[in-house]
Amino acid sequence: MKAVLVLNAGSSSLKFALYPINGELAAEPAFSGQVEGIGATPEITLKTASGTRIHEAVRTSGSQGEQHRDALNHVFGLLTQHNPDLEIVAAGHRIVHGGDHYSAPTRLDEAVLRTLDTFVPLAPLHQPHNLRAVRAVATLMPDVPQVGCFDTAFHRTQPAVAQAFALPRRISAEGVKRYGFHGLSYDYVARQLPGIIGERAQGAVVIAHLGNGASMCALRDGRSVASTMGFTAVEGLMMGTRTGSLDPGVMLYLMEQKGMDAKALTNLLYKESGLLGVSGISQDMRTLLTSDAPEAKEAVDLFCYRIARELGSLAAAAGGLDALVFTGGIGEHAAAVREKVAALSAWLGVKIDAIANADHARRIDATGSQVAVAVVPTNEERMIARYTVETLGL
Ligand SMILES: Nc1ncnc2c1ncn2[C@@H]1O[C@H](COP(=O)(O)OP(=O)(O)O)[C@@H](O)[C@H]1O
Ligand SMILES: CC(=O)OP(=O)(O)O
Ligand SMILES: [Mg+2]
Repeated sequence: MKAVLVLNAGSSSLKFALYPINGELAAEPAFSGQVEGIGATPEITLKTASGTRIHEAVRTSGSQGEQHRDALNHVFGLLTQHNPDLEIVAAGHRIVHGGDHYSAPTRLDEAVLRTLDTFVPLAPLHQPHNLRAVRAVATLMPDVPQVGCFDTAFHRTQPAVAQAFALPRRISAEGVKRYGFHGLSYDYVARQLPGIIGERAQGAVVIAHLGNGASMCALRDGRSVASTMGFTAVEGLMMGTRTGSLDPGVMLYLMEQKGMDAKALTNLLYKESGLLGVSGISQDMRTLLTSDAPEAKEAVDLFCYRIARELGSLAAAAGGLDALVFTGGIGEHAAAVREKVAALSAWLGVKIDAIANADHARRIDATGSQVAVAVVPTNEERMIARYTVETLGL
């Protein structure tokens, strides 16, 4: 089987897929799966061409980085074990940060990788794992061409005002600006929308990508006009372990009064905060939604409140609100989160249907809702496969 290999390393997950290519790219992968729970107890779920589902633990321990590396090796083992006639013709990767350099999918070589290495401090939970996967493929299959697909690229259509920080020009000129992330997900979901909400897809749309990392994007005519994430993937919404937007004065206070250095602050902002920090229980939304602890409820309430606050801001950027769309692990599966966000957004004309919401239906707006509300499962892997084929002219 000739196939395009897709690797998508998220902060808590490693998703992978083999898309057969025989003249044209298959619509569905022949083999796919994901390692979830990286940073805690990683488990792999995979689906083979015959439809068999396999679920097993990934043997690993140690830091998030070590767990990502073990997860990748485990995936490589399974690829060959389950696909004896496999011929990988190209590999496509999600690369979280493309900085000012890359605004479109790009063929990867050592020079490009060295530039991408410089963005590691801007995406410490992602970039190292993304680049490790590229180098692992280069070592294992040196002749296979590789393409990087950037989370930041989709947002390059934003007006300058949406990308600007109120910083002195000399700092902005160095590329310190708002980039936005989860672009592959927004790209995929935006392409599905006309089939789900019709003409409204061209209007003022806000997509909420709620996973372990979470952000929202305002679109007009299917293109990004604003997003909650900025220079790094820590701005904006509260996330699994990330703070989201924080008064910068808090950081000055922690440095000056508590003696915290950059490393300690990085840990605090990226790994110890968010749902995990506020609940003191877990970063996993499933665990929090089934917990009776008041701290779990407080964490979920804050998560939803922040989404509703940002929705107001993004509606301002988009010039209205014709549609609200939920995606990502939480957006697709947590009906309780969608319900709370909708209740807080009633003033914008958002009204959802309780039964459709509980069923995770594609359309969940109630009759009479001024805003179309949709649940669209994202598929970053499909987007990566497509971009890889287009970039290489396969
Ligand atoms: N059935 C579910 N109900 C509630 N939350 C869920 C469900 N399934 C997954 N999630 C949540 O989705 C999040 C992971 O989302 P995902 O988009 O896969 O993560 P990543 O950002 O690592 O790609 C976790 O918080 C997980 O608890
Ligand atoms: C950019 C980002 O936060 O990605 P993820 O949701 O996969 O962690
Ligand atoms: Mg993700």
